[in-house]
Amino acid sequence: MTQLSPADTAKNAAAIAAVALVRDGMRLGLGSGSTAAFMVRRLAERVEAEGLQLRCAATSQATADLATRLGIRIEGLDEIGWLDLTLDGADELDPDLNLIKGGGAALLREKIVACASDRMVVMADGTKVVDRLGAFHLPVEVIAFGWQTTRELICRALARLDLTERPILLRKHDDQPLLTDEGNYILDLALEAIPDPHALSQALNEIPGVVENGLFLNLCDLALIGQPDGNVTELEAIQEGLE
Ligand SMILES: O=C(CO)[C@H](O)[C@H](O)COP(=O)(O)O
Repeated sequence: MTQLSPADTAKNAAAIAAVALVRDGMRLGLGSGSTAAFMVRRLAERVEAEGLQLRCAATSQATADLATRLGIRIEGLDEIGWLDLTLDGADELDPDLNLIKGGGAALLREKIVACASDRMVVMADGTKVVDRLGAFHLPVEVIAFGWQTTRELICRALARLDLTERPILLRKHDDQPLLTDEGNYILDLALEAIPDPHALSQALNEIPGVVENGLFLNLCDLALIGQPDGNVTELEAIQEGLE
């Protein structure tokens, strides 16, 4: 077996801990990105070794392809309906387990799948844990039609939240606008810090050309944080309203 780098050891450790939560008969959401890929590989090992009967929906074509290749059957979300558990990665997470996602351009399906799950568990390495969200550019999925107008409307919405002069970058692939699985564009917002994620998320989603933004607020129940030495720590969401 090839030796993993310290960063990959951390991701793999988090992924293994996440897959340990899977029980026979579960309906699962499978996330996207490199940490999620470790999770899919580990899940495939368990499916083969234990004969687990699972129903799985994927958050991206890349994850669907990997899972299928490894012998995990992927179904459409609407065929399964509600999910028991979604396992996904994140680009940033704060102490309240609010997230930035979409570094892999899969935020739209990821959010739909997370919202359709009883429980969302995030797997990440320690570099993703921050005091305040926003150093990672916030991805926003927009309709291609009129995207420059949408960008201008985002700029104005940011100004109303005192986030002026923040670059908004069209994500590219091979010098062309990157297309998401849904055929949309991604705008990356270089915000530095997000003082009020709820206000920002609401303001962005009120703009007609915006399909969805990469802020995942009050969605994550548990984060499994892998370390380069292979240890994993758990961060749980604090339930609002509890004494
Ligand atoms: O949101 C995502 C894809 O849209 C990923 O979960 C996020 O980018 C983390 O990826 P990685 O595990 O490769 O660091």
